[in-house]
Amino acid sequence: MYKRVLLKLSGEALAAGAGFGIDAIFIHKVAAEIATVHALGCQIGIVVGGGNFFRGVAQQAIDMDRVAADHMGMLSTVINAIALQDAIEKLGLFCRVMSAIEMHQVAEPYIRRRAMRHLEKGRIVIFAAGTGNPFFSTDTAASLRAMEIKADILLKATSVDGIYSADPKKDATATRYETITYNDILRQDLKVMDTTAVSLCRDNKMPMMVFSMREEGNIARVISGEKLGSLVTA
Ligand SMILES: Nc1ncnc2c1ncn2[C@@H]1O[C@H](COP(=O)(O)OP(=O)(O)OP(=O)(O)O)[C@@H](O)[C@H]1O
Ligand SMILES: O=c1ccn([C@@H]2O[C@H](COP(=O)(O)O)[C@@H](O)[C@H]2O)c(=O)[nH]1
Repeated sequence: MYKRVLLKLSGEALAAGAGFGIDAIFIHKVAAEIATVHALGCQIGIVVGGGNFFRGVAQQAIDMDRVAADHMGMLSTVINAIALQDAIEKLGLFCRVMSAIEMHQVAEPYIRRRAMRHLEKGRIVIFAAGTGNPFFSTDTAASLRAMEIKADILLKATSVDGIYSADPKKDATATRYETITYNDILRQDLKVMDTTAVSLCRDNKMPMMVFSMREEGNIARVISGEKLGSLVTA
């Protein structure tokens, strides 16, 4: 089993069947899976996306200034982080939200050394507000935080069950890779993750796994060391 992981949770997947917002039953299931592996001694940092509320590049932001839209996107990740913290704490675990955008009344500011201390003390840390900068994504934030906390692996839990030769939601003939290299993702321009996130992992030799969080038990399985979805290596 991994000793320390960075788990990237898809915001979009938190909406479950509803397509928007947070599915209350689903988020409690996710929290329970996290609690299961935490009980086995794994240190867990989480970056949560915001696609269930707002994305800077979404159609509804087409007439907006990109920076303003990205600020809205980052704030949407804070909503998800607070909801997840609440669900985790309901299970009796200690959990801290650290925000890359300062909002003292709501969350701690992100300070790397403090994050490390929380993890060492067995607290689950949720990194909110992405990188704090517009023009980035929460996948890039996940790559960055994975490196900063010296995670063993970056685990991307999303709405598809791995990396395909094309977007499986648009192309029924797409085939899934069990393993793939960073360079092949970049060369084939596969959109499962943005290029900044992929190249950051490649340049810093951070292994990455992409798997579906829609199937119950997958988060616990993957953190326990089971190989699901697609593994990305150098
Ligand atoms: N080659 C591909 N293989 C797998 N998925 C792909 C591929 N190309 C595009 N996708 C799409 O990538 C999406 C997953 O990444 P995306 O960044 O959009 O969402 P997320 O990170 O899971 O959600 P959020 O942004 O809400 O956190 C899936 O919805 C899938 O349809
Ligand atoms: O570092 C970051 C992270 C995110 N954003 C904005 O937030 C939304 C939601 O994040 P997803 O990764 O799409 O879930 C994103 O579309 C950006 O608009 C950001 O600006 N900087």
